[in-house]
Amino acid sequence: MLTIRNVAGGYNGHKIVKDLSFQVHEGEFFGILGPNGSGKTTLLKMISGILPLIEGSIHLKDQLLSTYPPKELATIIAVLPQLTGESFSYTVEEVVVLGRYAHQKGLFQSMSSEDERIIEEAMAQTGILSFRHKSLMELSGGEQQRVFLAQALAQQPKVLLLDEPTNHLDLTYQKELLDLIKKMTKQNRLTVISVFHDINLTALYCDRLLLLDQGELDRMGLPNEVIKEEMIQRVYSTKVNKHYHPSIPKPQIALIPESIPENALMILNENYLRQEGEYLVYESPIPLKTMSSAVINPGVGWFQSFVNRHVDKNYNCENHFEEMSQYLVEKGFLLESTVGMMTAVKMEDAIWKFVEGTGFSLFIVVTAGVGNAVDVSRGTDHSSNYIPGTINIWIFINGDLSEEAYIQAIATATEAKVKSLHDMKIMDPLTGTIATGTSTDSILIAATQNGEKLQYAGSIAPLGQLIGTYVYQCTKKAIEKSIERKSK
Ligand SMILES: Nc1ncnc2c1ncn2[C@@H]1O[C@H](COP(=O)(O)OP(=O)(O)OP(=O)(O)O)[C@@H](O)[C@H]1O
Repeated sequence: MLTIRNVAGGYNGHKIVKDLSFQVHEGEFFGILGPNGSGKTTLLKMISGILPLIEGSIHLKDQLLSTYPPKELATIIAVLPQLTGESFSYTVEEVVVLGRYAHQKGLFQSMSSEDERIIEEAMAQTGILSFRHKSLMELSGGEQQRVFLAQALAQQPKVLLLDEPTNHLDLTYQKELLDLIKKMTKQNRLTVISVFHDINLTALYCDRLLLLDQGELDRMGLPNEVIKEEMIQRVYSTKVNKHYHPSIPKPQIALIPESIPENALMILNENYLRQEGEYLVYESPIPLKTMSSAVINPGVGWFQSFVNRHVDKNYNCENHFEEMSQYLVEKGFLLESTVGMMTAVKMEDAIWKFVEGTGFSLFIVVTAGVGNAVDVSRGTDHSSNYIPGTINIWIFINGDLSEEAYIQAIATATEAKVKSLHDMKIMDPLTGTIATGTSTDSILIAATQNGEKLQYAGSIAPLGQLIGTYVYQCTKKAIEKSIERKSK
């Protein structure tokens, strides 16, 4: 649809944008990113034809952009400008009607019923029908933005140019506006080129991105190719983390505020562990980055309280999530910051151990009951009823774990647990074979994310070595204690 070749442009002969070449295809949502002053708006002005090129060429549908008569160009390209403070005394509807101007024909230009239908549709799509008779001045910034979008849509363009379209819009309208534009790229083959400041929104909606740095192309490609930690850090000179959106395969960027060290001398050890009747609680002075398979707050998050609660083996587990939530609230825990697990094991039989490595340390807590031990390779022989009576492993780490290390820590701890069951010849009562765990085991890795960077936690990495050795020992001791209690 658009071919930009070796263009340079700027003001008073001074080049702001330099030697840029790229193509934008029909129906594509193309995003332009870059720091303040990198030339994004200047580039957009060059594509819209407002700013003459100093060098290079822009072709729109195989024809040189500069050769289009202005009125014809206005039927093809619509521009949604960056919203400024200025508003005029037009009504909303009048502003939208202006969008049809380029399409009106003949000497006595007047609106056809088709024009009217298109205007109504544009106002309906942008949700502005209810204030069509209001003056633009009476509207909020977000409402004005939607009016200008309606004007651009009324133009029925083939190409829509947007300069920070979500400026002034609240979360709902950001999503609605971009959903609408995205739908139009898919259904109407509308080509959209948009300048963004919000890298995360750009990643969610754009098919391809161009990253500008000081007027030059730094990188162009799919969101995943452009939104890379090191690239964003270099171009924006700001420390960021890249992660993935929790429910769709798109990269996202998180800012890292300058950290003010808190509790730098704090060490996660047994000082923060206590037993309160039927539950064991670990209360960390700082939130810990946690990965767990707990009942309450499983998955990845930052939590401060960790509860392992004994329940009777006849506990009615049907609504265990709600029951456990209520239990924690009754005990005074804040659900938002608490991870909760259950077990039929008595808390008196918990085993814990603090161990130090070079530059890091860990505190392990294990409760283990093997009443419902299962040989994982014979899992299909078992019914899938939930029976409490589990091996719950907690590993608190004083260190800064990579994502890889979290997953490896889980694998290493699991291997250690399996090995302890194996060496103790714990049997799956149903199959008569050696068990590898119980049917409802849970695991938790929680780290301060301060101090030593711990990249790996596999069985022979320094962190993995300690996890392997001491989870094995703790699990064995915990099983012995629980068997001893049962035999009494
Ligand atoms: N009309 C103008 N006359 C002279 N210089 C200008 C003009 N408009 C912009 N510039 C300069 O061109 C450079 C790039 O500006 P531009 O608006 O294209 O950047 P941008 O990437 O869109 O920035 P922002 O993210 O702040 O909106 C800036 O240094 C700016 O001062």
